[in-house]
Amino acid sequence: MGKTANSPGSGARPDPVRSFNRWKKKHSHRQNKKKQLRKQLKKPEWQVERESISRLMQNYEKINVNEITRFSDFPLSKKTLKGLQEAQYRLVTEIQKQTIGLALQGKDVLGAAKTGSGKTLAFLVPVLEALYRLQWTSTDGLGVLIISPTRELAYQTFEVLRKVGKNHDFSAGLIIGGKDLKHEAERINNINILVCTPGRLLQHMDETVSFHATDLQMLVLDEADRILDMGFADTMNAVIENLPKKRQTLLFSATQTKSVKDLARLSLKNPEYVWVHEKAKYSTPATLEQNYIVCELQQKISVLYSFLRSHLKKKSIVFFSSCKEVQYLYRVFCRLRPGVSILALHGRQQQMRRMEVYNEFVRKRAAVLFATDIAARGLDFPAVNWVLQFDCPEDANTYIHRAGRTARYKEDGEALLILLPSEKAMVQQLLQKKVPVKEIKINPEKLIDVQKKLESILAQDQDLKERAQRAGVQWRDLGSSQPPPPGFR
Ligand SMILES: Nc1ncnc2c1ncn2[C@@H]1O[C@H](COP(=O)(O)OP(=O)(O)OP(=O)(O)O)[C@@H](O)[C@H]1O
Repeated sequence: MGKTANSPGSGARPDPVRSFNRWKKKHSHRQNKKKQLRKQLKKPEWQVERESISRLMQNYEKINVNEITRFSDFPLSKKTLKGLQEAQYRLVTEIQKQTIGLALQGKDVLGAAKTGSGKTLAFLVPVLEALYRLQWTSTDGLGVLIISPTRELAYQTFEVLRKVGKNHDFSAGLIIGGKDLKHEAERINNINILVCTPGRLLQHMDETVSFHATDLQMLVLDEADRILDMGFADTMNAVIENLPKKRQTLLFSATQTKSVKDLARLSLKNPEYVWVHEKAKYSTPATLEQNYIVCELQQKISVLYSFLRSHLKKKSIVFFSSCKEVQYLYRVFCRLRPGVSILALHGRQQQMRRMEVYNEFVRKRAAVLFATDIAARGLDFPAVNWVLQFDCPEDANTYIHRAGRTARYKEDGEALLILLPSEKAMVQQLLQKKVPVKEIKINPEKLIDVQKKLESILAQDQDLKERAQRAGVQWRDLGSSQPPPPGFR
């Protein structure tokens, strides 16, 4: 192609009129920007914020789920986006993609998705945005209530809230019991976002004169089915009666039961029902490998010991059915010394100890946590390789939540369920709930029999022997006439 008159290398000088016009355009653009900035600077901060809020809100109706892959694709405040980015959250998960937009639009949402799929941020992001939109300040009182079934889950949610909401100015508080009610009562009035357990909340509603929720904007029920299973149905009804009718409600869980539908009827208005894995082949994460073994009662402790011996470098959680059993077997295993550090978490511990154990297990790379079902729901311990269910769970939903403490977000994990011959019916329940469990056999060559060792430990340790009896464990040689406790049926 030949050169044109003004093309580089043609030797001709650039047209001075065109150059001047170009400069003039750029100059006036710069001046305009400066003028705008000066104008903005003159405006009070709240007004600048109000304008950016109204721009965000105009975009709410335009949210197209199919075009969302990142948090920044949602019309979110800079403060929330910065918090998310600083915590390394950029791409959205499916439940976040499908529910955040609906919640921003002010709809009530009933969200269900597999364990470890990111439900916490699916409600925390709308929580932050709801108060940001209203330019809520610490003097405005309680704006959002988040109810969790257990203290540990409430604590964990509170920590995530602090992390992603750190650029906002609202105050957040954790009210979970185990602390002085008076001390909590003094602080409760200055809290904008309250994360709490149901019993403690009701106690404040009843006893703390200054506590009121008249301006509440949003209610979040996390793991709602568990809140109800734990016998809090009446408490929840009483709490909901104390809340203003005009509010937004979000309800999340990995499993839904009929009682949740009852609660939803009571607390949600024309909810959007989002069940992202409804059509999935399995109800548990695809990266979770699940097996079960059937063994005799007398073999159980040897099976657990052998398992721990062959997984010394792993992080595992072992679920038991009662606090007494955890207390007893924790002591037994500390004496048996399998070679990996063992921690215990159950509801009979002091609150401080519960928190210490929780944080210690979060930090450890290899360890075993003996726990009751207080650790079954929602807890997000990093990098757990194995979940063992030493006792048959109450039902398939409990199984799903326990096993879901591993294989979270995009990680792998393995789950092993130990069943007595009389408990084999659980397998059918699990298969019906779309849980793919396979039977594996105990390898007799790998089984280390610790029965003799256990007998000698018990013979030397009267306290432990009494604990065994209290736990109702029927050992052949203890000759106990008590009926076996749950889990040793
Ligand atoms: N968008 C995201 N990007 C990266 N990691 C994420 C994202 N969302 C959540 N996660 C991480 O995934 C893990 C599981 O999230 P979360 O605890 O919210 O799951 P969940 O669905 O509530 O699980 P459960 O049903 O067991 O309560 C957490 O470690 C969290 O930090």
